[in-house]
Amino acid sequence: MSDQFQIAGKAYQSRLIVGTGKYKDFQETRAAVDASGAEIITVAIRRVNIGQDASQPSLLEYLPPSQFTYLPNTAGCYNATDAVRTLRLARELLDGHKLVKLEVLGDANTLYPNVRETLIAAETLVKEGFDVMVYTSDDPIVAKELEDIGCCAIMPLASLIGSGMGILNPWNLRLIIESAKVPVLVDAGVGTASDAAIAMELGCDGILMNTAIAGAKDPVLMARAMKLAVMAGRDAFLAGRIPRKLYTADPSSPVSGLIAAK
Ligand SMILES: CC(=O)[C@@H](O)[C@H](O)COP(=O)(O)O
Repeated sequence: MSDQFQIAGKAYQSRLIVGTGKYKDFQETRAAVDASGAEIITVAIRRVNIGQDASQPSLLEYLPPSQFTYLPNTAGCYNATDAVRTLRLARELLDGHKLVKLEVLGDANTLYPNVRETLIAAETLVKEGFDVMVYTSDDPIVAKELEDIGCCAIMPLASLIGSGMGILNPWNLRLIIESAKVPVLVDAGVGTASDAAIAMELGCDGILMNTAIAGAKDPVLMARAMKLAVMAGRDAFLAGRIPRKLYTADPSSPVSGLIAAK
């Protein structure tokens, strides 16, 4: 059965996108990315060196763009102007690269998206030819507006960035998934593998995560767990779960034709 995951016209095997921040060093980043099976990696242009500082080691040496699809992101941007400027810089550093993750934050306390600024930035970036994957709230109306603007993927938070609180509002995610015609990925808040599986079982097309892997005691092992959870959740979604029942039992074996007890 073909079950293609496509972003901006390109097919990927892995539905897991991983961040590259919060690791001990670039070697650990590479090991975790390999264990996760991710093909798309996101990079905070304001925080991670991909050539902005020629005197420092660059992530590009450890995760070459020939092997991974880069997804430059605007972590640390609090308004549309900064976010657009940051992604234009990323495009220069990565030779005209178009696929980007837009995140415009509301405040440093919650890192919740500033939806008004996100919409403004998304409009500009789409007009400039970027393929925009957008971090947003789990508001289905805003998600639709971002899709109408032309974003190539909608990425609602599961819970606050870095909180590891898992999926707080599965019902809103369902509303977004049901109406979207572009891929929907949960971005932010995943804490452990079961969160990832639940998001995929809900029908998310993929997941973007960072902290749950990078902050685990053993990031490489957690990366593998996330890879398996995303695959298991996707299979369970496609397989179609049994309907939920009231709290009543249903024997697993046939009830007719029983051998009579003596
Ligand atoms: C790496 C990145 O883009 C984060 O801003 C993203 O939102 C992930 O959040 P978690 O760290 O909670 O997975």
